[in-house]
Amino acid sequence: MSLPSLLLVGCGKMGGALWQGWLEEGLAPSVILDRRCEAPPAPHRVVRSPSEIPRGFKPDIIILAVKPAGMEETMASLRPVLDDTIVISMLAARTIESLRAASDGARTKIVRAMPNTPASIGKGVTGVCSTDLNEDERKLCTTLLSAVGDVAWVESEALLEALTPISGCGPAYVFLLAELLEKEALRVGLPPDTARLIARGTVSGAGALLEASPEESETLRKNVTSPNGVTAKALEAMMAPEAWPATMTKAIDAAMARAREMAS
Ligand SMILES: NC(=O)C1=CN([C@@H]2O[C@H](COP(=O)(O)OP(=O)(O)OC[C@H]3O[C@@H](n4cnc5c(N)ncnc54)[C@H](OP(=O)(O)O)[C@@H]3O)[C@@H](O)[C@H]2O)C=CC1
Ligand SMILES: O=C(O)[C@@H]1CCC=N1
Repeated sequence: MSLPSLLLVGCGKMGGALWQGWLEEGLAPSVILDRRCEAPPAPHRVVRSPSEIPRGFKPDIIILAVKPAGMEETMASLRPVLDDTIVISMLAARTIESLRAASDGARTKIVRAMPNTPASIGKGVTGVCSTDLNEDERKLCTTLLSAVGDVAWVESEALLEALTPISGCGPAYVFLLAELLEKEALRVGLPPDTARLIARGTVSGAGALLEASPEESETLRKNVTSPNGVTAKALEAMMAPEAWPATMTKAIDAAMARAREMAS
C-alpha cells in the first residue's frame, strides 16, 4: 500500500510501537526524528534533530509522539515543515487549541489521537478526533491508524480525554494483572519459571479468547465460574463493591484528573 510521506517525531515507547506496527505492514515512515532512536536506518531515514531533516523532504503527515511537556518546543522546531501537513498528535492532555497555537499560523490540520502500545503487533486501539479534515483526509488517517489496530473516531476532545485512561493507559492495567498473578503464583509456592509461564499464558490466553469469541466479556467470565466453585470465591473478593469496581473507578478518575492537570 502506498501512503503519503510520513514524518514520525518521537520514536520512544509509543512512537516506537507505532513504527514497529507500521513496519510490519510495509508502511514505514519516510523519516523518523528522535534523539535516541536505535531503529535501523532503512527503509526510513533516522535523524536526531530537525536540522538534519533531508533538504527537500516534504511530509504530508507528521505523527507527533513526544512527551506532552515538550510539545511547544517540538512544534516550534518543526515550523519549517509544518505548512500543508496533517499533524496527528498522540500526546495525552494537549488540546487541539494548544497544538494549533504552537503551530504558529502554519497551514496545518490538527488531529488528536490516543493510541496504545499493542499497536507494535497490530493489536492497538486508537481513539481519534478532529474537525479539520475533509472526507479523504479522514480516510487517509483511518488507513494509517487502522494498519496498527482498531480505530474509533469520536466527536469531541472531551470523549478523547474520556477514553485516554481506558485504552491509552489500559495495557498497563492488564500488565499489572499479569505481574500480580505471577507474584501470587510465587507466593503459593510455584517455581519462578512456572509462575511466569502460567501468569503470562493466562493473561494472553484470556485476551486471545476475548478477541476470538463473539461472547460478552461477562459471559466469558461466567463460563469460568462454576456455581459454588473456586473461581466464585475469588471473584467474591474481587467484585465486592469496595474492591475492584471501586478501585477501577478511582483509578480512572485519578488518571482523568492528572490529564486535566497536565493540560493546564
Ligand atoms: N507510552 C504509551 O503507552 C503512550 C504514550 N502516549 C503519548 O505518546 C507520547 C510519547 O510517550 P512515550 O513514547 O511514552 O515517551 P518516550 O519518552 O518513550 O518517547 C519520546 C521520544 O521522543 C524523543 N524526543 C522528544 N522530543 C524530541 C525532539 N524535539 N527531538 C528529537 N527527539 C525528541 C525523546 O527523547 P528524549 O528522551 O531525549 O527526550 C524520546 O526518545 C506522550 O505524549 C504520551 O502522552 C499515548 C498513548 C500511549
Ligand atoms: O501515562 C501517560 O501519560 C501516557 C498516556 C497514555 C499512556 N501513557
